[in-house]
Amino acid sequence: MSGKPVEVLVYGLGAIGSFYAFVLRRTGKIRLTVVARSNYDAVKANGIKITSENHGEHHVRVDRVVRTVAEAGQKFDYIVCAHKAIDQASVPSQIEPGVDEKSTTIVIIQNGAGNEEPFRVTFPTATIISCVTWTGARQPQPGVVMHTKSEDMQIGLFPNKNGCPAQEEERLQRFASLLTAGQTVFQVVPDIQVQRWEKVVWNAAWNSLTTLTLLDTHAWLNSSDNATPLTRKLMGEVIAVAEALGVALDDELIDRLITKIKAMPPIGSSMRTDYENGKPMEVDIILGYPVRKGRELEINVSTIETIYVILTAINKRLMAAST
Ligand SMILES: NC(=O)C1=CN([C@@H]2O[C@H](COP(=O)(O)OP(=O)(O)OC[C@H]3O[C@@H](n4cnc5c(N)ncnc54)[C@H](OP(=O)(O)O)[C@@H]3O)[C@@H](O)[C@H]2O)C=CC1
Ligand SMILES: CC(C)(CO)C(=O)C(=O)O
Repeated sequence: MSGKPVEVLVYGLGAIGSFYAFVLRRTGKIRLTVVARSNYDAVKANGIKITSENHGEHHVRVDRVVRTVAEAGQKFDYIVCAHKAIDQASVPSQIEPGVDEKSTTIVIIQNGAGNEEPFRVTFPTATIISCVTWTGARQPQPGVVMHTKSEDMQIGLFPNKNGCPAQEEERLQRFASLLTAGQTVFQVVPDIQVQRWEKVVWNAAWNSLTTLTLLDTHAWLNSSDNATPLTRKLMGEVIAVAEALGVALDDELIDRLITKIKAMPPIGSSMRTDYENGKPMEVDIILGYPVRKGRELEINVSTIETIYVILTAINKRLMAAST
């Protein structure tokens, strides 16, 4: 390693956190600390094993495995948050011991909308990079990650109105240079909210419908003549909310996403997998945020509201059973 290593903390070391830990680690330019929970023992003993259809088999050496950010006892250049967005408001205080607002960049790699807001409230002046990933990965055993061929990510700033744009851009480009050196597929985009909301339209439809029906996407679409119109209506409501918030989406996205899913092999979704594993699902960040914004803006969100309320009840049952 030449020069001072970039200090990187990965918070939320599941499938996606481990995949991007692998990407960043293989640059040879970082010192990697991870906060692990259920996979702490496995990762502490063996690091991370990753089998990727694109990158082959790798053993990722982790410099430090900790249970909490406070235990690390240091500040970081980048804190990559790839935890499930279940209780997003509780996380900024968890990472706070590792944040120096003048120098730490917070990187969020999650599905959902509004993910950045709790971080901005706690860290009004920190640089925040928001990422939308289409990478497909799972962690079948603690510390063992399987990555499919799906690999793509869009990254961009969640701008700090009071910050220095040149400094924020420099931090974004520095992170991008690590992703390039780590040989992953990604693009830097000018307004990440467009990609974030496009993905929310996708997730609000496929994650909800595959979870509620326990069908895959194609079986759902073929289930009756009403399935495609309902899917389109649901997507249309999320798009209307995004448009009212000033995010540049339009209804042609519906055709694009329907065409995209039909060209893919049938899939379930991370929400359905969480449901099947009895784990809390990302209902609020994927559906609750658009529903709340829709109500505030007096937009008809009756379809997503119905689905949101039902999934919230199912989530409550899962959470009660898992505590
Ligand atoms: N997997 C995929 O293919 C894709 C996932 N995504 C998104 O990426 C994000 C991460 O998903 P994924 O990696 O699949 O999820 P996983 O369930 O594989 O991993 C989540 C990890 O975060 C940890 N975690 C959860 N909540 C907290 C918390 N509050 N504090 C600290 N750690 C926490 C979990 O620990 P523990 O095990 O102890 O619960 C687990 O290690 C999600 O937003 C998801 O929607 C997006 C595209 C594809
Ligand atoms: C992996 C992918 C892209 C599939 O829709 C996803 O985002 C999810 O399941 O949550």
